[in-house]
Amino acid sequence: MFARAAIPRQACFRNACHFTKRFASTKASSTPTQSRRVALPRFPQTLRETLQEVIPAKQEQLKKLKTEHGNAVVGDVKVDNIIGGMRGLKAMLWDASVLDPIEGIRFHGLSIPDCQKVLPPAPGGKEILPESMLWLLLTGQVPTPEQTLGLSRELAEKGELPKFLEDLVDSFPQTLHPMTQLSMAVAALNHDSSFQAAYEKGIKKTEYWTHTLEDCINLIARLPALAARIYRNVYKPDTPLPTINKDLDLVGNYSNLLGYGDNESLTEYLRLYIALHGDHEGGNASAHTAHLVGSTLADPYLAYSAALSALAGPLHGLANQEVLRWQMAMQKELGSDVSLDQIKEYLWKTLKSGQVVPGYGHGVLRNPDPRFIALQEFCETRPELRDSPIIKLVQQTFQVAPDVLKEHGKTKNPYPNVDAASGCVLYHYGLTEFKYYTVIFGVSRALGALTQLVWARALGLPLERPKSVSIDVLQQLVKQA
Ligand SMILES: CC(=O)SCCNC(=O)CCNC(=O)[C@H](O)C(C)(C)COP(=O)(O)OP(=O)(O)OC[C@H]1O[C@@H](n2cnc3c(N)ncnc32)[C@H](O)[C@@H]1OP(=O)(O)O
Ligand SMILES: O=C([O-])CC(=O)C(=O)O
Repeated sequence: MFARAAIPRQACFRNACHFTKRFASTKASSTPTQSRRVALPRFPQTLRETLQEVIPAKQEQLKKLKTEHGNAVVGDVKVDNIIGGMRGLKAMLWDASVLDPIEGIRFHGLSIPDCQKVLPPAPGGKEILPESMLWLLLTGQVPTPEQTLGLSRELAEKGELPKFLEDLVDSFPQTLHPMTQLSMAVAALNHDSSFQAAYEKGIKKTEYWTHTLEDCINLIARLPALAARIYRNVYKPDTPLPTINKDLDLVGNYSNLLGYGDNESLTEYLRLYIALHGDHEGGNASAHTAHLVGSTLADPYLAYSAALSALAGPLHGLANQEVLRWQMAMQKELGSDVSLDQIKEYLWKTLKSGQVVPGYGHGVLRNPDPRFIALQEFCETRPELRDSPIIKLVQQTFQVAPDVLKEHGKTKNPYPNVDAASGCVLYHYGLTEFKYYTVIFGVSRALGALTQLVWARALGLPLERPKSVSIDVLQQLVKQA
């Protein structure tokens, strides 16, 4: 597959070089050691070589910040922050992405449209390859197509599941939610954790990140086979599962294992979906959970298993399943040809029954989620999606829901988040088992959450342990203030 070099990749390569140079020159000015290193670029550098090069500069930057400004005040804590789920509190370090309430997510400074321009797609494809997003998240640099290709191959080579895990997954009852299966199986993969084995032997702190990286790459590599096995067992028992094709990218293999390998549109959609859901700064529930659990030096498998449990909550990742369930119930009640007024009424009915409108609102965003916009734009590029009843319903809902939610007056953000759009394209292409949708999100979120684990170990970040207060203590603090 990768033998077919395509024109978009060459265009991308030019952009990639531009961005790599821009990033490299910024870093070159940080320390003399670093500038010596970037002056001698060796192409194609591997992911590990690139990380070895960028980590010392970041370590130095953080050390300097702590030494020179450790006592600087960058915000204050209100009673509302403590009671209100720490919303708005700047309280954790996360380098790979930053979320602006209006503009949305930026990955190492690159917006979604920037990423769509510069991150290498699959040969012959247009959408961002999750491997190139992973490279950007981990290193802060845009990979060349050759580097992306190398990473794809490494992931494919490491993609098969150990036999004990296949047996474990095959023993789960079909009725067990796919997310529970995923979380349990990911935890069990720590059987082969390089970090855990090395820690037991007794390694230096400076060596933590390399073993963590090995576990993270192995886990990301195995997620497609694991997630596809869960799908097969729950929805298509007795269907044979193909083996990993070493010439395919991560999502090419995932799509193939799911049984959709011949659907290029769905495969491209999955590439975009998985690249875009990869990271959403550090405070979201799944990423934060991985960070918290990882800060105990639990290995990446345990940390990510915990993150998946957080993702499985309906206010977080499970919302993409809930959106589909809610839109299908609307379609069942109102029929497929509905008016905007009918949708408004249905929205009010949902709100009056005390339920949330799934796919709307956000803990940080105060504008339509740019990931939602990017997925909508994907739909506009495919004629078959323009006429899809379920996609039309999502778009019609977007036309009226913000005003209804504004009038309802509770949510701080009446606009759609990514979950409002993500499931309907899967549904259109025949992947209709919506209880499975959050598993796809789980394959994706590993990119960002595991990146952070590598960096937390490289930077020597400590055990996370915030101070809690009781209601009485909080009242005393208010009096003293
Ligand atoms: C990938 C992701 O995780 S994106 C988020 C996916 N989740 C969803 O789509 C579920 C629906 N949305 C929600 O429940 C919320 O908007 C959340 C959980 C995403 C954010 O929660 P918060 O930051 O607490 O939102 P906010 O401060 O606006 O909440 C204020 C009130 O509005 C309500 N509200 C928020 N969003 C909605 C909504 N979509 N429908 C109805 N009510 C809502 C809250 O429940 C809360 O009510 P309360 O005062 O009775 O407790
Ligand atoms: O940022 C959040 O809190 C939720 C979200 O959109 C994500 O994790 O992708």
